[in-house]
Amino acid sequence: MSVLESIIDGVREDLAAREARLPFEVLKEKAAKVAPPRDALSALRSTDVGVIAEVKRRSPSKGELADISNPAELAKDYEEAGARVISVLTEQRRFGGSLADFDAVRAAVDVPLLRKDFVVSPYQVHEARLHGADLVLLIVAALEQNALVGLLDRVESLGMTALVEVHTAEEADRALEAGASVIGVNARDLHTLEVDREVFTRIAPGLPFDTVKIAESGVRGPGDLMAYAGAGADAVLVGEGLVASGDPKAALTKLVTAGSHPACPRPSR
Ligand SMILES: O=P(O)(O)OC[C@@H](O)[C@@H](O)c1c[nH]c2ccccc12
Repeated sequence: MSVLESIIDGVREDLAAREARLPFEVLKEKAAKVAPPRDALSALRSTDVGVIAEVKRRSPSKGELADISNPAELAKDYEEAGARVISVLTEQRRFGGSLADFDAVRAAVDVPLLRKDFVVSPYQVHEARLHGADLVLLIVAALEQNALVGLLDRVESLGMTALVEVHTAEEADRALEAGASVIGVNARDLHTLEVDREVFTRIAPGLPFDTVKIAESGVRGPGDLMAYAGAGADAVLVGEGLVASGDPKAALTKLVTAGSHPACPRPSR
């Protein structure tokens, strides 16, 4: 079994437990009463190269990344440093995340929030909305095509934005066919967990010019952001490079400054 498959097994088990506590129909009704989502698409389509800053406690490849005692404080630092979007991991078993982390961040900041999880069921989409999410991650490698299409439509029908994650040109084709307007190219292979920044450089030029392109993983500093920008990134998604830096606010400020510097290549559209 691949890492991805075993993560999803755990996600399905945890999901079944939540569904037993709060039935889908009740969840849907509650989620419909939440304040409408923020316009994440416009936030991502800026002329500067933006940063999606992630609240990430641990990872399957590196183990513990940072002791985040107060995710709300971290998120406030991210917001003040100019994060375009904040991503919050809610997967518990491998990433140490939770919906409680998500709630704490939601209460603390006003920027659009991405629910970062392994979404395999409509339940998780409405659940994201109930907790105030504006974007939901959908991982192509984790989904059959019809499931991808169904989940993407559901995310959009609730007014949220889907960040559709790919790792190969074939997956990018599937994402486009499903109707994705925001595509994240993950430099980390979710089967082997290896990082190869060239993956973005290979795939991004093949995407339509009006697709919002996000480079995910492996950003350690401004140099990596500039390289991704040169290959056509609208934004970069950064976890470890911030949380494990010792000073996430300063690390993010450096990235945001680089992304708005006149010398930084801009996406053309
Ligand atoms: O910590 P990094 O290398 O900056 O990576 C962040 C982000 O790309 C990574 O957390 C990620 C990308 N896709 C995912 C899917 C599930 C869990 C995590 C991820």
